Amino acid sequence: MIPTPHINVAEKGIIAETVLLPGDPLRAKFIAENYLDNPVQFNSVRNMYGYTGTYKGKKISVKGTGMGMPSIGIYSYELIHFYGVKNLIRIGSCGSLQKDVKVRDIVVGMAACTNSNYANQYNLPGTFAPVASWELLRKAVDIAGQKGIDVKVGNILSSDTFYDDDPEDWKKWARMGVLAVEMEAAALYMNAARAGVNALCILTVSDSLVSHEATTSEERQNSFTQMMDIALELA
Ligand SMILES: O=P(O)(O)O[C@H]1O[C@H](CO)[C@@H](O)[C@H]1O
Ligand SMILES: O=c1cc[nH]c(=O)[nH]1
Repeated sequence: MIPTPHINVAEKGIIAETVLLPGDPLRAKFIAENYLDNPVQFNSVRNMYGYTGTYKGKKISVKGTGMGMPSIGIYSYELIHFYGVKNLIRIGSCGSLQKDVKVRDIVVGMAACTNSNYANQYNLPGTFAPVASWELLRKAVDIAGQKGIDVKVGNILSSDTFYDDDPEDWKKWARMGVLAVEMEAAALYMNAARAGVNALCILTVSDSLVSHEATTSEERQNSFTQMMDIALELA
């Protein structure tokens, strides 16, 4: 079934096997315009822009996913099952839950806790632990090391809520050593696990729930380039 309901591409090969997935479609546009050679826009359905180009000679795509697990669930499912995507690398923003994880630091999600019921669809006789692809994780950490970029690797939280009824709730996750909160990685990791493909989530800290420091929305859209430098090398 291509084109799919949410990606208007009629041929499989137009989308690369490795796709970078920012939540913000304008971050996808920024990456295509500033990093890719010969970028071609392949999707504009719902303004959830997608582009394919080359980076250092290797074919790579970048596509917005929107916010939240239902949204990345749809896009990652269609990319995997209809377009043959094998490596899905989320590049997002997150809120720090720890004092030593500072604004603009890079966090790599080794695993993703969640308060979502996304795993319910699998009818498992227990609780699933969504984890990153070891190969992508190892490669990303190696690339960061070669580039002299410090990354914090650990557990993250994928939350269904940005505005929590109890504004102190995050402290319970912080007590369990969770580094940062975002809203998509757990669903991405589950879709990838179910399909036997690779996923990784690389984040830049946009704000701190601990110190209340925050970046601007413009900075979230157009900067955070170290995270992009690492992700692009994964193609
Ligand atoms: O910057 P992105 O990738 O959208 O990620 C984070 O930002 C959004 C909330 O502002 C959520 O999607 C969250 O996961
Ligand atoms: O989901 C998110 C993303 C950035 N900052 C947060 O506090 N939460």
